[in-house]
Amino acid sequence: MEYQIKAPSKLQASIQLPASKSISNRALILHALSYSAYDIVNLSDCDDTKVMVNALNSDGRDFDIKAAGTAMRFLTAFLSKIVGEWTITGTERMKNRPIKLLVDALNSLGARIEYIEKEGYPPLRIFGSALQGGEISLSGGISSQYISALLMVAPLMEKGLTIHLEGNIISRPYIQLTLQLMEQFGVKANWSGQTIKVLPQEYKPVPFTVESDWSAASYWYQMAALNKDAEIELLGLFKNSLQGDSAVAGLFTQLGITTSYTNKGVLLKKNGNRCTKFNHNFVNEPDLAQTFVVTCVLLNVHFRFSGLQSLKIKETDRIEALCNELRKLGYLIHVEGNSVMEWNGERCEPMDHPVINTYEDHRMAMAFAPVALALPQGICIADPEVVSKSYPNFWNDLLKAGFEIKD
Ligand SMILES: O=C(O)C1=C[C@@H](OP(=O)(O)O)[C@@H](O)[C@H](O)C1
Ligand SMILES: C=C(OP(=O)(O)O)C(=O)O
Repeated sequence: MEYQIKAPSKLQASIQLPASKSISNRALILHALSYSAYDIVNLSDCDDTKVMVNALNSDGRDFDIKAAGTAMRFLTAFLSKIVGEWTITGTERMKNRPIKLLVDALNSLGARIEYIEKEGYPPLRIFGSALQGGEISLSGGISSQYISALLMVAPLMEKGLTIHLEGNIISRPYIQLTLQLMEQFGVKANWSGQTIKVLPQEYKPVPFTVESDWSAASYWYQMAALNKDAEIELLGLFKNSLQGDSAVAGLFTQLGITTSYTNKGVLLKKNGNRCTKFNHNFVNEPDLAQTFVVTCVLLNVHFRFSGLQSLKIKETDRIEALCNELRKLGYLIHVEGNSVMEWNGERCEPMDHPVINTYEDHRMAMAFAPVALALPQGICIADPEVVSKSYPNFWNDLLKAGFEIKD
């Protein structure tokens, strides 16, 4: 399937954003570990959360978490402390997203996890038992999800857990998010320098409400920046958010968008001020990178974005996907090593009727849909259903905002 998307001339909308999948998937693990009888309020209905709910409520032993990185990593740690024999698998892409560091760490803490197919990758066979815990060293530079997964089960290990993080720590706000949510469920940890320590403790059941998703908000910031005239209200966001991607509000001031906070969420307004060169290190907000790369080229804002090393092992190789699809629109992006993308206005001949491929990546579809605002003929997006990974209502929300969508 393909969607042909055309933009309205004036963008005026009030959007109920989806709930954060990062918070939802942590809350589900912490809810289970605290044997909570409370309902989680405003749980996401996205694919990545559904697979987690299904696994946690299942009577079976074999779980398919499809494309959900958080579910794969968090459940691997969770299942290794539940007595029984389990298998966990996912999509073909998931079978190529590395998990060795987490498996090695869990095995050294008393778990028994084996690879069913390829060494270092899902699917896994997990023999769950009590975990002794102790002290480990772990690279902080591949995926913070390994660290979050270990931390959430750490208080239930016999000796607790001390993690010495080695090297550069990527996606740090997601580790902070994990520790903050653990604290809401009654567990304290200590993070000092490169070391995080969690003593044996019990989780306490608490009522819990999930915030709206700041990563999803980024596409609405992008639309506001790309349209001449925009007034957008995004509901369910807070200024003091637990999510690192709330940095999007500050970052978009450089692209001419100001944010004001109301008691219901945020209002986006254009202020017309825009930088000419945008330099930023995305190591703390990797999920925002696609939004900014696409927005900047369309606004002719040159950029140098670093800290992108984790993009290669996400839903697709996002660096390659961005370069391929932007070339169709006439933009040539320069890639340096595996962590920098730079653009100083280099152009090529654009295709007459480009179709943007989405590579089974929700963020490719959502970051390219706003291109409709910049091209008179609109834009065509292939396999648009991918958005359900994190934002199932994305296309309905675009219709609500006045976009025309034809398949
Ligand atoms: O813990 C989380 O909820 C996430 C952590 C990040 O992954 P990495 O730590 O692999 O960068 C992020 O990209 C992902 O969308 C969600
Ligand atoms: C990278 C992402 O998800 P995950 O790693 O959890 O599959 C994402 O949502 O952008």
